[in-house]
Amino acid sequence: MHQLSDVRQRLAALGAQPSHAQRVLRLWSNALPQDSGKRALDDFLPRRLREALPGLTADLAALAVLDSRHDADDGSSRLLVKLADGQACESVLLPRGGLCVSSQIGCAVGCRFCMTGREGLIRQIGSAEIVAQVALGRALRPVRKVVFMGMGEPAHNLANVMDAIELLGTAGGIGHKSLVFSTVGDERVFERLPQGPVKPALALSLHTTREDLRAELLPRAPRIAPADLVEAGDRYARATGYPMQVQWTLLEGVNDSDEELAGIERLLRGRYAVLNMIPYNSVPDLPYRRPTWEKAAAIARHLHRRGVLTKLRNSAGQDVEGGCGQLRARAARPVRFQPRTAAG
Ligand SMILES: C[S@@+](CC[C@H](N)C(=O)[O-])C[C@H]1O[C@@H](n2cnc3c(N)ncnc32)[C@H](O)[C@@H]1O
Ligand code: SF4
Repeated sequence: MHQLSDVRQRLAALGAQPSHAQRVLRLWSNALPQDSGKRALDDFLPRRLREALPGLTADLAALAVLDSRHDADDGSSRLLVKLADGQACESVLLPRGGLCVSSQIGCAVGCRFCMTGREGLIRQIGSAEIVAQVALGRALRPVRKVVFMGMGEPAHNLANVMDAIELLGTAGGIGHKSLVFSTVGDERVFERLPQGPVKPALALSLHTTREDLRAELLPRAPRIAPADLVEAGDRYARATGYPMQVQWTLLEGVNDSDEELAGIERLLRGRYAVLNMIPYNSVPDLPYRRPTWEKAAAIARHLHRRGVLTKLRNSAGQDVEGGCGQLRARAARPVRFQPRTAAG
């Protein structure tokens, strides 16, 4: 039952009308106890469904189970989540009501600096398993924002991710721009995202403005020129009314050169975009280093002065067991630079 379609089929087999099904899905995805909706359930659900509900709820709760939890000083909390077949993925509860979820076990893109990319793709995470990560997070803390920045490339599991996003943006009660689809960029994403009833915000993992370097760092990402990626992201951002987030994992001596800064200015100035600079979090046995905080701050200040709205993510709390520091980076509090001249 790891897809939402399985859950819906089971509800339909129990005689649930679409509105009943939506009600049950709302209780589940909001992690509301069954009795919090008791009156509504009693009033509206057919008896057969009411009787089956405890069993169904138990099955939904078993989709994603908390295996371990590691709290960090910055208020984030990394959750190791066990799925029903024994596979494990990560979710991170972020400060201020955010939750970072995984879309795949492993990832086929193989970015050179990413822990997840090292193991290749193991399996897709089902749409119900994605919503179950949110329900699990909500059982621990309120969640108002969901970012797809955990394990996996959402573009490679597009149907499941969009199914989950559409449920979270409706029954799940999460604002559309608080659902953040993070991707290395893929034509299918730019086609699919504008079509749905729930349009998530877009985070584009760019990392470099140089086509050759991007092919080296993100070996199995689609070969789309950085300028074309930014153009497509900008179009989507203007259509939705919320800015594109451009993700830049800052690697010392790799993508922090003057040439790159000039490239960023050329690509992003005047765009409806925010540049998120995230100093690299170390992964065991990889040769990369993060620049000093002073250097990263100087880069962000420079770009800001040149009209590129830049946020430097403070990556405190990257001391995570298992080397999954990249997830911690999402917990970071953005450091803003003055004057705040928004690009565009
Ligand atoms: C883990 S990916 C998942 C979403 C999607 N696959 C993507 O790349 O956008 C989320 C973000 O984490 C970043 N990231 C991966 N490894 C990192 C590391 N070692 N340090 C800092 N950020 C990292 C990626 O570059 C990406 O922007
Ligand atoms: S950064 Fe994203 S796309 Fe790249 S390997 Fe990691 S999860 Fe996959």
